[in-house]
Amino acid sequence: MIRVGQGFDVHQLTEGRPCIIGGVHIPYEKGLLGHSDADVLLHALSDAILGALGLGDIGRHFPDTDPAFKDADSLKLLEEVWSMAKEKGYSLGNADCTIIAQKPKMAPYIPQMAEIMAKAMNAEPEQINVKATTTEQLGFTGRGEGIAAQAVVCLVSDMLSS
Ligand SMILES: Nc1ccn([C@@H]2O[C@H](COP(=O)(O)O)[C@@H](O)[C@H]2O)c(=O)n1
Ligand SMILES: C[C@@]1(CO)OP(=O)(O)OP(=O)(O)OC[C@H]1O
Repeated sequence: MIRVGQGFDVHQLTEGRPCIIGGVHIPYEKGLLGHSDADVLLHALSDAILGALGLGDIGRHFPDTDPAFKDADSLKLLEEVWSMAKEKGYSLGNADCTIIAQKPKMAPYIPQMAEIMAKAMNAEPEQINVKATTTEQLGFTGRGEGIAAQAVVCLVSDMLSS
């Protein structure tokens, strides 16, 4: 069986926080605000996987009212989400993601993001496509108030691929 899922997330940009996107620490004057490390891309990807599995969203599994997830490493959350996919007998077909940010420039960090995300999902970097776009200075992303990310995943049942 093949299952698809999509995820979308937004976090506010603020001073005094690290800018961690796709598991990569990006040097920038501002960072993303959240209960966890606010890795907007890994949250969108985790939500896409949970969507494909019919298991809700990350807020349901890792509530932002739970101190256990304060400043949580979103890569660990992705690994935990991925263990749910493995448990249900799925492998990654492919993932396609878009980061929506006026700044900082993402392009130099995208290959490293794909490597990190692939490792967390027992996949190859070639199975993961990460794109970035500005919104031409329009809206909250264009004004640099926040960063959004979208992800689509295709999960393939191990029974189908073997
Ligand atoms: N934060 C961003 C936004 C965009 N890019 C790259 O720049 C290219 C042009 O973006 P447009 O919004 O003008 O389409 C695009 O191809 C992205 O790869 C980026 O690196 N970081
Ligand atoms: C990741 C979690 C962890 O508590 O908190 P936040 O960093 O606030 O991020 P969000 O995208 O709002 O998802 C909810 C939570 O699962």
